[in-house]
Amino acid sequence: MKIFSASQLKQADEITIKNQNITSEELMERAATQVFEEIHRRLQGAQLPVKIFCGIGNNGGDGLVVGRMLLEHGYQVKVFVVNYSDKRSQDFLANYDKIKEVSNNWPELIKKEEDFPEINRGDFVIDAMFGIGLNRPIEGWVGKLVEHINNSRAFVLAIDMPSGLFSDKIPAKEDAVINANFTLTFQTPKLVFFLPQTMDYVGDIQVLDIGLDRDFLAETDTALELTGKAEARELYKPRKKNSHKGNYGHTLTVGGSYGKIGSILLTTTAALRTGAGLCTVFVPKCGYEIIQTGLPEAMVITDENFEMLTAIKTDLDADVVCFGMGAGRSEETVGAFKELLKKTKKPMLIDADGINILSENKDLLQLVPENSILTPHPKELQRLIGKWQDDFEKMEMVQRFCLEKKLIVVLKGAYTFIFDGTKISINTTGNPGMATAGSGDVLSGVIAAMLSQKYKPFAAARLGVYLHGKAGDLYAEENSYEALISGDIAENMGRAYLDLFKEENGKD
Ligand SMILES: NC(=O)C1=CN([C@@H]2O[C@H](COP(=O)(O)OP(=O)(O)OC[C@H]3O[C@@H](n4cnc5c(N)ncnc54)[C@H](OP(=O)(O)O)[C@@H]3O)[C@@H](O)[C@H]2O)[C@@H](O)CC1
Ligand SMILES: [K+]
Repeated sequence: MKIFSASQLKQADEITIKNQNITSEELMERAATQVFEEIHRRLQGAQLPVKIFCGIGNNGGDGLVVGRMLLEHGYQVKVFVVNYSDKRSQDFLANYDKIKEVSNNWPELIKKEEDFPEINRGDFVIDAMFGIGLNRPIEGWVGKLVEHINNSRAFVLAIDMPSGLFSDKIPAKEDAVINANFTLTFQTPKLVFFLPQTMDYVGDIQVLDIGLDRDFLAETDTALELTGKAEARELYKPRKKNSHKGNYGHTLTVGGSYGKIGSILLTTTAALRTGAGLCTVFVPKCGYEIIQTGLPEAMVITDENFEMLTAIKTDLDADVVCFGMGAGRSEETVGAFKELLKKTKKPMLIDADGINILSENKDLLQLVPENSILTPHPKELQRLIGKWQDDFEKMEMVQRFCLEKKLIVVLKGAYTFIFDGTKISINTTGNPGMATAGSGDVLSGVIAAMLSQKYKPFAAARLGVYLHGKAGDLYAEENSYEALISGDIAENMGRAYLDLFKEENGKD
């Protein structure tokens, strides 16, 4: 799913009105009807106090339409107009008149702190103060109202965006922002829903398709894209009946050190579970028996050294080399990595200590083959590219790094972001249970196996990250977040693949 910017959405809005020959008021009615239907489906007529806070622009207009519909359906609703400006939008005004026609329960105006209503914990609050039109921080008594709503601990549903959240920048620490439990957003999720600094404001997200112009949406390019099931399915390449293990490539995983052989065992297990045709593991001598016993499906070559990597000697022409997991950063290992980089021409997968070695020896970056994939977590990324002010600057810095070095970066997090210098793909699967030792090692194996099966690097990263998260989700659904260990992610790769072709309602 593409992620459009606020200005692209405004453009889509105008083109839709023109091409579908409707008024903007009709589009608002259509959008807000969907919000109403979703609320009605969830509340099922429940008689809890609903308090709607409407701004004076089109987000407020949406709130008025929802309020009118809830009133018509017998809900216990109170609508408030948060009168932060005199510049009421036309569609707000039209709907202000309409709501007065359906009930004597007219909206109440809030103009100052004294006008704030009481909000109780059991209330259902709808936030329709600001949407994508917010262009400066919320100030004064309106900011206090946001605090008042947040402090009430009532359930808060935000229309389009939680008020106070910008679509293109991070609010300052002191800025007032609604803490929503649930956000019903129009047509496309907004980028800030996925950034570490802002994701906690939005709660659960649901995207409502409000029927904006199909051609415009299809033809308009966005740098940002969400990878969900539909996209993952599209990326997936089915296997031919007439194939052999050579078709799925030979993966060479290189890593491990004394006490850290488990990490490379996890990586290689994951690579085989993801479909790598053949796997060879290169480890220090201490890893030989561990790998041979733990993973009989893999072949093992050892370093001359017992404890660490010192020279990666193999004449194997692997389809993909995956380096880093548990390797350590000893001088000898840095030297061994440098030689490995020199002789590797195909895109590699570099993780963990591989990334740390690159951060400490930046001159090695020029030896990394084009289109290689680096999979840092935020701290590793910072060591590699330097500090950033906020998530927007971070994204720019990563894109610049990817362009300059011709690399792909998989930035691991609650939402994993994949950068290739021009595009950014945001992954939708995964869960807090995956914040556990070794889940990054498993991811490396999964992505390496995708490369080995001849997926193009950006697609390999996208599909690999998606399936890795999905495997974790499927396991956690039955066993809890807490009990999940990274080996479970590898074990569940099969279910993640099968799930690609399951419909949401359980039918195939
Ligand atoms: N495109 C779509 O897909 C559809 C969009 N729809 C809906 O429209 C919403 C966008 O509506 P919108 O453009 O009227 O802006 P909105 O967020 O209501 O703000 C209102 C005005 O407030 C002002 N203002 C800004 N910051 C301020 C501040 N801190 N303190 C005080 N004032 C401030 C600023 O005006 P300014 O004062 O800058 O002139 C701004 O214009 C969108 O989120 C969705 O809900 C649907 O109905 C149909 C399909
Ligand atoms: K809102």
